[in-house]
Amino acid sequence: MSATVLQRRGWLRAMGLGPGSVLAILLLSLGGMLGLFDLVLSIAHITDGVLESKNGNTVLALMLVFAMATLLAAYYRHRREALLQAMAERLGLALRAEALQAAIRRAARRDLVAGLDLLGDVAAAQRFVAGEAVAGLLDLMGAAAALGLVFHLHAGFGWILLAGMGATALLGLVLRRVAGPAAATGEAELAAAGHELAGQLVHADLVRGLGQLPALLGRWQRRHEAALGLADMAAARSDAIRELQMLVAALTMMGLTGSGVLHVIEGRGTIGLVLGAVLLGQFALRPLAGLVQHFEAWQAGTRAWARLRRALAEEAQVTARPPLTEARPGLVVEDLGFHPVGRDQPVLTGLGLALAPGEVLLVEGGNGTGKTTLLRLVLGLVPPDQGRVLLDGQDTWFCDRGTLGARIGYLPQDVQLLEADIFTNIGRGPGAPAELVVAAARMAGAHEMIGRQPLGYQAPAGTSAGLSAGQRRLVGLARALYGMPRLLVLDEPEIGLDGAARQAMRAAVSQASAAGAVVLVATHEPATWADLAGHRLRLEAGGTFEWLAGGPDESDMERHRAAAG
Ligand SMILES: Nc1ncnc2c1ncn2[C@@H]1O[C@H](COP(=O)(O)OP(=O)(O)OP(=O)(O)O)[C@@H](O)[C@H]1O
Repeated sequence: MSATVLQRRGWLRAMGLGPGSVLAILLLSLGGMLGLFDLVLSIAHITDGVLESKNGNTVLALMLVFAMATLLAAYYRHRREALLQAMAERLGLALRAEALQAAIRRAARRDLVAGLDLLGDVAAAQRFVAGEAVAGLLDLMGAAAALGLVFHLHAGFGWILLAGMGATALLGLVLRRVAGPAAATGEAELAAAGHELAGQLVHADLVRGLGQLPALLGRWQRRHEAALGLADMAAARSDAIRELQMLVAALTMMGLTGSGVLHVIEGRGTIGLVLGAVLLGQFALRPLAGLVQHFEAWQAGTRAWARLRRALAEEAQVTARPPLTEARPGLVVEDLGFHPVGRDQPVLTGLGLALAPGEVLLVEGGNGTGKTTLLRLVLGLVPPDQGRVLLDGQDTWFCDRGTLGARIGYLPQDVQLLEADIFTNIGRGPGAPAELVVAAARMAGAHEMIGRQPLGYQAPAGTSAGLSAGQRRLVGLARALYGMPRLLVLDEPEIGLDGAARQAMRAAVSQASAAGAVVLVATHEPATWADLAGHRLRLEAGGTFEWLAGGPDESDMERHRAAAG
């Protein structure tokens, strides 16, 4: 298992925090407050002196100094916030690449929402680090120091303040209990409803063409309102507790002032002492009160952080395994099984096969019998529940995608082209050698069609581009053939192609096979491909299958098992 960036570097290092920066943040947090405390104590002493000397100028000077000290404290806070902001940005940089990888994996496992949530969680973790919640937590150090000073001034004041702080902390815990779960569910539901609505953009033609927008909006509104109901309930509870917290703060201040006045009347203390205790009391209560006030940010941040850590740790378990040198070359599928959660029947059970380089397998079967699922298992896009798939000895699930991806050609049933030009799509990214791109396009029978585009290879190919469905398929085939893959997987490739394009596709398959690629074709039209295929597998509902031609040579599979272990 390879460690996540958080495990490798630790979360402090991931935020670019060395001992020096931690110290700087602590000092900036403490520095601002301790400076103020010192001044508060001086004010207390001087006030008593002024009351005796009755010198108004001293009071004015004091107020001026206090204002300056407050400004200085604000400057410290500003510096600290800038530091926290920089940390948040570094954290985002460190996590984004891993989170994106994990999100893509999840989306490939048909869990698009979890993938989107993961990216949202990176942003939420960043907001959390840079926001009020972490700053409030840091200020708690200052609060403890202020409480200590109040105890130092007078133990009675200290106990009153401690009671106020304790009650505030207790309210925080109650808030977590009564509002936390509803807020969490509301937040998740709001996000899911938003994702659902945003997801419909992909189906713009359908939504507009069939006039489905009102129905979609209605459905979204119902989900959204239900989620808002939960969020409102949590907010109402939070508001009530916040009111209580403000009452506790007022009572604490009243307690300090009242008992202070009594002390003064009884001659056991001075006005300066009371002033000092009340000012320090306010400093001590503020951070705890802030944690209650910013409870939602605190909760959302910790939840996002926990989800992110869990997801990245889960993804870190999918690490590249070294290829088995003893395994036979080509494609080996061992005892493959897939049973999605929540379904009565498996999609596939106990499939074994071995295809040498150059061999072609046709995968047949009715709708929903698992053809696409088998291809996606072979490609390592979904983890098998049982068994494994080896391409030239490399496990296709536990692999380095960068390396394996370059050896694979895949034309999905629903052709997906990136929002880029044709050249970039075929070359699988910018900067591909032009001769390889053109060779792939020629092999796919797409070169002339591309030449007829106004911008040729530079013509845009994404969803918003003007390519027809068949033209998109040809570009997709050229991308699959780019770099002459070791494994070529075509999912119902003939759909929407005219006679000439089908001929070109057949020729491409036989050329790839002659060059040593293992080829898998899922099809509803076996007659188109049968003469090219040495093996024909028919999938049945419920995970069973039948070999119509070829199939695994049992003694061969046995030899492979013995060698590969
Ligand atoms: N991750 C998954 N979770 C739940 N169900 C899944 C998952 N992957 C596949 N299935 C189910 O497996 C079944 C087989 O789907 P698949 O797309 O493989 O069929 P197919 O043979 O390619 O169908 P068609 O010929 O219509 O394209 C479907 O009912 C699908 O819902």
